[in-house]
Amino acid sequence: MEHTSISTSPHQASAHVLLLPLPLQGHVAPFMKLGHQLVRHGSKVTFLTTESIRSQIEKVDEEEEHMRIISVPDGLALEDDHKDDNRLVQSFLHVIPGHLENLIRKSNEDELIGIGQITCLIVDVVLSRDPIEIAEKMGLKHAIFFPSAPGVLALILHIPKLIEAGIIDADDGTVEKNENIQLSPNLPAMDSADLIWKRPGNKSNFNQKDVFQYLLLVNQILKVPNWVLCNWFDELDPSANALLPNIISVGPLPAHDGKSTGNFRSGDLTCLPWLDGQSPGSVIYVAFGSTSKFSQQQFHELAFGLELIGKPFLWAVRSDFIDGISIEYPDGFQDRVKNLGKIVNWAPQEKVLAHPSIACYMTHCGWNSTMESINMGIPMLCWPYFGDQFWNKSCVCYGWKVGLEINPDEDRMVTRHEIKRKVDELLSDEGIKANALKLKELAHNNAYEGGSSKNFRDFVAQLML
Ligand SMILES: O=c1ccn([C@@H]2O[C@H](COP(=O)(O)OP(=O)(O)O[C@H]3O[C@H](CO)[C@@H](O)[C@H](O)[C@H]3O)[C@@H](O)[C@H]2O)c(=O)[nH]1
Repeated sequence: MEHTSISTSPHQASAHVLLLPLPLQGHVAPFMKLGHQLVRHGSKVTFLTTESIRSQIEKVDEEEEHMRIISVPDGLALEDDHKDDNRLVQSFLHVIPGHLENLIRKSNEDELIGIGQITCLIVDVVLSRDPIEIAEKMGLKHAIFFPSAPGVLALILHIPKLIEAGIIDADDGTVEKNENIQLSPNLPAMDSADLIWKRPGNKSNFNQKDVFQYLLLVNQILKVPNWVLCNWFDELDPSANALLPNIISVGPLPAHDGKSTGNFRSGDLTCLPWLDGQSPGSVIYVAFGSTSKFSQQQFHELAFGLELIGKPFLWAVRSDFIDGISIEYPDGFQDRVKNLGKIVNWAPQEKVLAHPSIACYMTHCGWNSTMESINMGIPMLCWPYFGDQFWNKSCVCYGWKVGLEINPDEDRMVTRHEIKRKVDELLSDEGIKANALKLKELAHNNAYEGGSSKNFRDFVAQLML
């Protein structure tokens, strides 16, 4: 679909939006898409992130005429581990209010040449408490952008009730009474084992209490009446608006000129000609986002599984994908699969999912990847790792019925035979394929003409008042 620029009427002053995402890949990328959409709708955008992320973001994000990226220190000392997401987020939460106030004041005083006065702040949910107070104090419009599914936000809002009902512990969210939580009549109940703070991921830097405490903070922030933008479209759950009255669905956020934006790594483009050489609907795409990690043993089992399936595969293997050690494939694996598979460090994912050779996507169910897959009509094999991914998996498999799940019980290894069985089952399920194509159509309608794109135009018009 062609991307046209949407002009504003000449008497409308353009809004200048400051975007402030959490300094993590799964947040920076959708905020960048939001930024490009705002520019297409006639706004100016300043994108605020850390110095280290700014240096990693692909050049494509700086080419936009009305978008500029500004960076501030993340607050960590040189000798600190900047890859420790937990410490990074804690530190950024601490330092960002000071930087933000300074930046808005300078933009008001026109000290930052060429930036011009900032008129609106759109901030990531988890960061939002202090920045929203600052925006209010300095007379800026403000909105929250939530880069996951609204059901997740509804659950967060529901936390006090769960504590009151004795279902979870108030300190770290440990489940005290096993009950399914039905937030929406249209989507599956949330299993208490899958509550988003319950599985911080094997050996990840996050722990359950930290995640739960962030979410409690988010809960307090969301009492502030506001616009809450979500990368989502209404047909995914028509009752989401009732769960969250101030939600505005603006998804799926389209890729900017078909390119992935806000990526910390460059996508390996050599996989595209390789995909061109494969038959339509034949390739299994395997990628687990930016944070999931496998044990060495599980990684080997997945490699054996792909070999056993015997179909072409494209596998994105980040250098930090295995817990604590460098990547080691099973003996002779790369040789044996050289005519079958292509392995890259980081795939140009949106281009890959849009390629006609892709048959299915083995995914961790990060929200961005889930929406990208829905947008391309690709059936998913869900292998969640932590947080919201378990809820996303339930929606994919049991709500929209566009995928199947691999259940990664933390104490159990998923075997090569199970992987093969699930992939075979997915590829032969015509119902799932048809559902995925229906959802794709709805997604495209929302992105380019229907509900979400109208919501976006209305939102931007309000920013310009
Ligand atoms: O080889 C790859 C792998 C990923 N991506 C992109 O990276 C992004 C990954 O985002 P997501 O699928 O959301 O996964 P995470 O990076 O793991 O995202 C974190 O943030 C998300 C948004 O809050 C949550 O839904 C996830 O659970 C959380 O892990 C997507 O845009 C992908 O297109 C690539 O371009 N190439």
